[in-house]
Amino acid sequence: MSVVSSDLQLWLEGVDVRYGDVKAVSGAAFGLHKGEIGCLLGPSGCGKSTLLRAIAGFETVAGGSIAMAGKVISSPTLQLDAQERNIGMVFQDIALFPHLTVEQNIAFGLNRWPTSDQQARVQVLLDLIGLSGFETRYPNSLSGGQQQRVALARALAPKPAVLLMDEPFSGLDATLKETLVPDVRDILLKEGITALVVTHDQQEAFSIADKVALMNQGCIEQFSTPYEIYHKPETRFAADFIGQGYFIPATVLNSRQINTDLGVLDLPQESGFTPEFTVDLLVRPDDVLHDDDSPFEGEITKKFFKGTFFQYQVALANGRRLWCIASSHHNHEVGQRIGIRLDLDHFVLFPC
Ligand SMILES: Nc1ncnc2c1ncn2[C@@H]1O[C@H](COP(=O)(O)OP(=O)(O)OP(=O)(O)O)[C@@H](O)[C@H]1O
Repeated sequence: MSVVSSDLQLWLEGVDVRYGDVKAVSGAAFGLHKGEIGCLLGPSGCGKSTLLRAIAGFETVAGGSIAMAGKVISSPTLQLDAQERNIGMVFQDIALFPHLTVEQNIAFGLNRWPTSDQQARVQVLLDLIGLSGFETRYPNSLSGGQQQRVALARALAPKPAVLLMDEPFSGLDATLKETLVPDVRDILLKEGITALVVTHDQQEAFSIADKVALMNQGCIEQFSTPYEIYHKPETRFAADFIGQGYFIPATVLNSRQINTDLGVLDLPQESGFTPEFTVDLLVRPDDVLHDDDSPFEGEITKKFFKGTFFQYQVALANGRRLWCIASSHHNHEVGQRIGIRLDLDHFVLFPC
């Protein structure tokens, strides 16, 4: 088995995966340290599941390599069997064994362990997933969230080196997801396992992952922390896909100032663009605030009540429409004019 010099638990370098003539993944490269949780995020068909399946050993790679703990497990000339990769998997469709109890399900992969060790491991995991006392229950007597916790415990039981999770929350309702996703993150951190989760839901990605690999048409557009991917998107796709971002045109006045429909903005650092250059400024709804004292006004064209805040669509005099956030106390009607201002911490500019 070839060895690579890397202290990363999971390492991908230039990975290509093809289905015949279809290039499903092109040049994927990123790494996860031991205990880090990564996420493959992107729109439908961008290649997330294909890449996960290649790491699991269910697809061969046409180029590049995948390594675990410094050893290559996939390359065009080497394909370690899926069973020999020491990888655990959790799938969307849970797939617990219906005729086995909770403890038998969790112990399923431990048949080579001494019985006392199996029992001890099952107890540790039941405790970890908050289901102590459920040992003899059968899957059909558990809620969806409890079943997914048992599936997670079953995958963690043999202490795999890497855990792969393919859309593990997509079958669950929104309320359950809100509590289960952070719980699963806690469980993974307590186990200290390196994990890679596939999702198309950015809130889920941000809640569970230390690092996000944002995919588009088979390529990784950006690999960074959720904070960086949100505030410092490196490509237009990343800016657009994450956080309901949109662009407004701006003119560069000098190295530290730009002019927009909502006034002149001071940049915290030099933009790198020359004066009079036209750029696109990334704006998200929470960057545009309702402010009665602002000299800039717009007419409300759409209104959504979100509980703790309103999201308004506001049309400026020149016809441009912006999304704006206002406190839930500021209840205005469609057609009304309100003051708005830009409140940006991070300035993301792309050349037009
Ligand atoms: N078995 C296959 N044979 C041929 N093409 C495939 C096969 N599986 C996937 N593809 C194609 O490869 C590309 C990537 O598919 P993949 O399922 O990896 O995307 P995904 O990001 O996981 O999508 P989704 O979020 O919808 O599951 C798509 O264009 C898809 O049509």
